[in-house]
Amino acid sequence: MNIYDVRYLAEADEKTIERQEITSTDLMERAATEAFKEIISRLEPGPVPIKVFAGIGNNGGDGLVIARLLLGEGYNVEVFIVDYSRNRSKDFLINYNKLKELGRPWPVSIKSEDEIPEIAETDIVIDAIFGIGLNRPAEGWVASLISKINLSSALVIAIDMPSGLFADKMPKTGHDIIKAHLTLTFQSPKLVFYLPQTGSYAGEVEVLDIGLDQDFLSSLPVRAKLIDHIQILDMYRPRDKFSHKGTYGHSLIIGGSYGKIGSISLTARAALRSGAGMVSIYAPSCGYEILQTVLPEAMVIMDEGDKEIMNIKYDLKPEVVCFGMGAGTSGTTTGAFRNLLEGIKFPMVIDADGLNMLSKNKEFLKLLPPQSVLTPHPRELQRLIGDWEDDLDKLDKAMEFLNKYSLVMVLKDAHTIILSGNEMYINDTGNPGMATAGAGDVLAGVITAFISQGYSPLEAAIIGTWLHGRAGDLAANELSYEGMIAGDITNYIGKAILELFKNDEDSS
Ligand SMILES: NC(=O)C1=CN([C@@H]2O[C@H](COP(=O)(O)OP(=O)(O)OC[C@H]3O[C@@H](n4cnc5c(N)ncnc54)[C@H](OP(=O)(O)O)[C@@H]3O)[C@@H](O)[C@H]2O)[C@@H](O)CC1
Ligand SMILES: Nc1ncnc2c1ncn2[C@@H]1O[C@H](COP(=O)(O)OP(=O)(O)O)[C@@H](O)[C@H]1O
Ligand SMILES: [K+]
Repeated sequence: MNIYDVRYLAEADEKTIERQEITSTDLMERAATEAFKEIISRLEPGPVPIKVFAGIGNNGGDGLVIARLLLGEGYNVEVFIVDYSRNRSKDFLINYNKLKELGRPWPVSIKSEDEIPEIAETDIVIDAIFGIGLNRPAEGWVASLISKINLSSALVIAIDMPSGLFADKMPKTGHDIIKAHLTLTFQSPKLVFYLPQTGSYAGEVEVLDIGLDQDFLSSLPVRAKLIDHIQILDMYRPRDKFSHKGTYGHSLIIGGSYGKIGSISLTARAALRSGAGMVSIYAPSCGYEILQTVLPEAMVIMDEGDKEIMNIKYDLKPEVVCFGMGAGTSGTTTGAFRNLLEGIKFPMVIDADGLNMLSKNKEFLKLLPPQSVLTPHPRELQRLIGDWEDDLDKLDKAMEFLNKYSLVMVLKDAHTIILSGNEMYINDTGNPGMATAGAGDVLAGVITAFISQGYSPLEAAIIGTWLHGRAGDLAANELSYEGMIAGDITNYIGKAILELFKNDEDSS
């Protein structure tokens, strides 16, 4: 699903009105009706008090339409106009009058702090104060209202955007922003919903198709893509009946040190479970018996070092090499990594201590084969690219970095973001149960396996990240967030792949 800059969405709005020969009021009715349908699909009809807070722009107009439709269905609705300005939009006014025509209850206007109503824990709040038109932080009594809604423990449903959140820039500390449980957003998800700094304001995000002109939308520059099940299915290549293990490539996993042999076994096992034809592990010799015992499907090659890698030598021809998990960053291992980099001409996967070595030895970056995949978590990224001001600045700096060295970056987080060239892909699978040691080692193995099967490094990063998250979701369904461990993610990769072929909306 495409994510567009919001300024283009406003243009899409105008083009739709022109091309579909409708009025802006019709479009508002259409958008708000979609939101209304989503709301009632989640609510039992009944006496639960619904408080709609409507601003005076078009976001407020949406709120008024939703209130009118809910009242028509017999819901218990109170409408509060958040009267922060006299500049009421045309469609706000049209819908204000339509609401008044219904008779009581009359919308209540709020113009100051003491007019803010009590909000009970049992209320449902519909937040239609500001949408994509927010152009400065909320202040004064409007900020107090936002803060009061947040403190109320009521269920909060934001329309289009949580009010107070900018669609295209990061808030500063101290800004009051609605913390929604659910955000019903129109036509295109907004990038800020997926960034760690701002994502928690949106809560669960539901994107509502409001029928904006598709031709115009497809002519727009895409800011990012939210990876979905369909995209993964499109990328997936079925296996050939007459294939053999050589068809799906040989993955070489290099890493481990005394006390950290488990990390490479996690990576190698995940690679095997993700379709790699053959997997070899290269490790210090203290790992030999452990690895041969826990993973009989993998071949094991020993380094001359007992507790750490000293000098990487092998005489096989892998399709892909994954380096770094549990390797440590001693001078000797760093030297071995440098020699490895000098000898490899095809894209690699670099994780964990491999990334830390790159950070400490920036001259190694020039040795990385183009299109190599780097998989940093935020701290590893910070060591690689330095500090950033905010999450948007982080993305800009990461892009500049990867383009300088022609790399693919997998920025691991609650929503992992994959960057390549000027393209950005956002992952929407996964859960907090995956915040468990070794989950990243598993991801490195999944991505490695897809490269070994002939997928491009970018495709492997996208499909691998999505499946890893989906497998994590399936593991959590069976085991709980707390009860799952990294190896469980690996155990569910097969099911996550099978699920791709089910015609099941829930798996998207
Ligand atoms: N495009 C689409 O696809 C569709 C969009 N639709 C809906 O339209 C929404 C966008 O509506 P919008 O442009 O009228 O802006 P909105 O968010 O209501 O706020 C603007 C008002 O807020 C004001 N203002 C701003 N910041 C402020 C502050 N801190 N404190 C106080 N005031 C502040 C600003 O005032 P001014 O800057 O003029 O002082 C202006 O009056 C969009 O989110 C969606 O819900 C659908 O109906 C149809 C399809
Ligand atoms: N809250 C979360 N929601 C979704 N995915 C998560 C969450 N926390 C962690 N993950 C995923 O788990 C993996 C953790 O990787 P990493 O931090 O490298 O762990 P480790 O170093 O222990 O292997 C990443 O793929 C990350 O996206
Ligand atoms: K809103």
